[in-house]
Amino acid sequence: MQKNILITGVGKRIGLYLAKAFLARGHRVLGTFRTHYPSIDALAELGADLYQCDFTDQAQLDELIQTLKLRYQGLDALIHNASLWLSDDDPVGVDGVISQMMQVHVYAPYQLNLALAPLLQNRETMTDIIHLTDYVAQKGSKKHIAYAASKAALENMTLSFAGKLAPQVKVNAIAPALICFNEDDDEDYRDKARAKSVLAREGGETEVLQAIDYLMQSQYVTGSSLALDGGRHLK
Ligand SMILES: NC(=O)C1=CN([C@@H]2O[C@H](COP(=O)(O)OP(=O)(O)OC[C@H]3O[C@@H](n4cnc5c(N)ncnc54)[C@H](OP(=O)(O)O)[C@@H]3O)[C@@H](O)[C@H]2O)C=CC1
Ligand SMILES: Nc1nc2c(c(=O)[nH]1)N=C([C@H](O)[C@@H](O)CO)CN2
Repeated sequence: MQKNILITGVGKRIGLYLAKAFLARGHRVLGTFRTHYPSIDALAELGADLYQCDFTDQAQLDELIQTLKLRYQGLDALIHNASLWLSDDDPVGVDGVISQMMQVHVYAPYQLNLALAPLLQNRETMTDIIHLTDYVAQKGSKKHIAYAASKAALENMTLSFAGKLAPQVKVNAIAPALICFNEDDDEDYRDKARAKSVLAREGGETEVLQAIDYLMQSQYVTGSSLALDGGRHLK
C-alpha cells in the first residue's frame, strides 16, 4: 500500500538515502530541503514532492505547515532527519549556535508534530513519527554542547508525543553514533571515530533505513529510542 512519508532534510546523505529508498518502494515522499542541490532535482524526477524550508526561519516554517495541511489529507510517517552539526566554537557565535540548534532540532519538530498530528491520525492503520536524535543526547559532548542538548530535548519530546498521540500514532527515536563520515573527515579522525565503539566501524545509511522499517512495521513499540552506535556505550 502506498504511504505518504514526510522526511525533513532530503538534500544529502541520510535524508537523501531514505527519500530514494522509499520512492523506490513506490511510496509518496514529501521532502523538505534547505539548499537546492542537484539531488533535489533528481528527487523531483523520481516523483518526490519537495518543499524548500529553512527551519531557522519561522515564516518559512509557518508557510510549510499551511501548505502541507492544505495539500494532504493524511500522513503515514513523519521522519525528523534535518539537522545541523554545529560545534560550540562555530564562527556564528554561541548565541547563534544554541538558537540554531534549538530551532532545527526542537522548535521545528515540535511545531510540525503538533500541526500535522491530525493528518497522522487520519489513517486506518497506526502511523509513525520518528526523531533522528544522537548517541550524545544521553552522553553529552564537550565540543557540541548545544547540539547534544538540543538532541536531548528531541529525545525527551519522543516520550511526550508518544503519550499524547497514542494509540493512533507511534512516536520513537533513533539515536545513531557514527553512521557516515563527512567528506572532509581525514583518516586520523576516521580511525579515532571508529575506535570509539566496540564494533569499530561506520554504521552506514542502511542501518537507519532498517531501524525505520522496524519501527514502522511494529504494532507495539512507542516511546522508545533505538541505539545505532556499534556498542559505543560499552567502551
Ligand atoms: N551522519 C552521522 O554519522 C550521524 C547522524 N546523526 C543524525 O542523523 C540525521 C542525518 O544525519 P546526516 O545525513 O549526517 O545530516 P547532514 O548534516 O549531512 O544533513 C542534514 C540535512 O538537514 C538539513 N538542514 C540543516 N539545517 C537546516 C535548516 N536550518 N533547515 C532545514 N534543513 C536543514 C541539511 O540541509 P543543507 O544541506 O542545506 O545544510 C541537510 O540536508 C541528523 O539528524 C543527524 O544529527 C546522528 C549521529 C551520527
Ligand atoms: N547533522 C549532523 N549530525 C551529525 C553528523 C553530521 O554529519 N550531521 N555527524 C556526526 C558524526 O558522525 C559523529 O557522530 C561522529 O563523528 C554526529 N551528528
